[in-house]
Amino acid sequence: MSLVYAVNIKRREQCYRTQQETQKILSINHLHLSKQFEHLKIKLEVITSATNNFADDNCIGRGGFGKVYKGKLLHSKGESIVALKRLDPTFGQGNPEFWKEIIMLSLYKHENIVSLLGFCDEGNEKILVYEYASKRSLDLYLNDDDLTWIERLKICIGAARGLAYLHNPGTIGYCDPIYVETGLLTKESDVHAFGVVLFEVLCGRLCTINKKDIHQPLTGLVRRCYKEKTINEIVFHSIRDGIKPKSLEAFITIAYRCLKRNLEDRPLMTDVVRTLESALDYQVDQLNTLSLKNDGGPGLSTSKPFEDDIEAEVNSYFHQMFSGQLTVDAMIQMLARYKESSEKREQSIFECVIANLFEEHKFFNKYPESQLKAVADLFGLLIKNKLLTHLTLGIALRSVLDALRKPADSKMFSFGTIALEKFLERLVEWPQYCQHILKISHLRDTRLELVTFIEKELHKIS
Ligand SMILES: Nc1ncnc2c1ncn2[C@@H]1O[C@H](COP(=O)(O)OP(=O)(O)OP(=O)(O)O)[C@@H](O)[C@H]1O
Repeated sequence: MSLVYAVNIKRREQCYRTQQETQKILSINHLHLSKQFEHLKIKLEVITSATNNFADDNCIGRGGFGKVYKGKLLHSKGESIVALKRLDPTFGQGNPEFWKEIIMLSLYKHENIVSLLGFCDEGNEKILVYEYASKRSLDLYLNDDDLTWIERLKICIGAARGLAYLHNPGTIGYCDPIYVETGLLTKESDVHAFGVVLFEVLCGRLCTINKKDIHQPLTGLVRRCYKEKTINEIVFHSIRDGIKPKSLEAFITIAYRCLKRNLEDRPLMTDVVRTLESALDYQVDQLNTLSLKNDGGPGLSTSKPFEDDIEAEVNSYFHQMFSGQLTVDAMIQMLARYKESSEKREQSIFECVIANLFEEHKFFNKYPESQLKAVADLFGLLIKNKLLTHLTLGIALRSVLDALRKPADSKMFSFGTIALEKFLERLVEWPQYCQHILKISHLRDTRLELVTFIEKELHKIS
């Protein structure tokens, strides 16, 4: 359901261009574009037959382009159910928007953006053919009592990722100066529109009002409540009590920044994605977050691609640590400095070390003993020194637990015990986690002192 939204919010605010600008784009690009996207063309007769000549029964919605129909037809990728948007010139969105949609969606594909399967440009008809999003549009679910806060956050994250993707390779990659000049691709207005969507999701209602509607327009209401610190009162009733305060705070802060009147004050979509991910992270218990990830959930991956020089520097630190030139303690001190550094490069090095460590985790059982000890110490000390937070902490704790569950004579068990010894003093912070550890019978059999220590610590807080 986020798919339809992710794409459509782009258009909502783009009513500011002048007639002149539109004409300029049209005259220069039309023929050229038509040839370039020849392979996506679908004949009008195919479309009229699929929609039973645009029968009302097949109409599934209406938006800024005009009516949307459902139908089954053969396109470049085979036969499937599709959504067809029939451009209605009287609606205001014309040729440039039509071509922009074709250009953007055929060049840039992303799992959170609905795919364009083809188009028709014959006579007076302009029709866009999309994959059919079986869950339709997010607005249908806004005031659904069953849509939980976590589900809402995941939808927002998916849509934000799609939009962030379009903002990065999309506009830079194609970079038609005419589009950029005329403001047809304005990232900041997308961000504003996305902020509105975020508040719609939070408040369980659309931003707009119609004559019958008793609501005030959402943005005005949000601004007032934000200033008066009463946003809680407009949060949708079914989710209000379940949202953890930090999750709500992260969500509102970023959503409100999207609505800033000053364009420069609005965040980049990549910041929006990151903050929404932390909002989810605050909401979900860390170990649960992990199991979602393992279940092929929403892809809460912590690893990001890093520049080659960052990777090279990080590799050299690992190399030095494994060869003994750099002690694990020195590595930890350096990482603690880098984590808090105001320099972006140093922060990236910190993130890259953590990402590499997690990626390497599956190969630890192949490591020679001395290297395995070094990474186990590093793991344990990262946890002890609070250098991992939220999701990464959850992943590290889970890795240690999984390792402890391996047979007592295995390399991974030894990795688990070495790491655990390093952060024993923090264990009481996670009583549930302790219970999982205490259930490992071979740990009791082989390392009774660790088990006794944990039991005593738990006893103190009970
Ligand atoms: N790919 C699709 N799959 C399923 N339903 C769709 C699809 N695209 C659109 N729809 C349905 O048609 C409706 C209208 O969609 P459309 O994208 O034209 O406009 P919108 O999202 O309401 O806003 P706007 O065009 O003004 O940005 C949607 O609300 C949705 O219910």
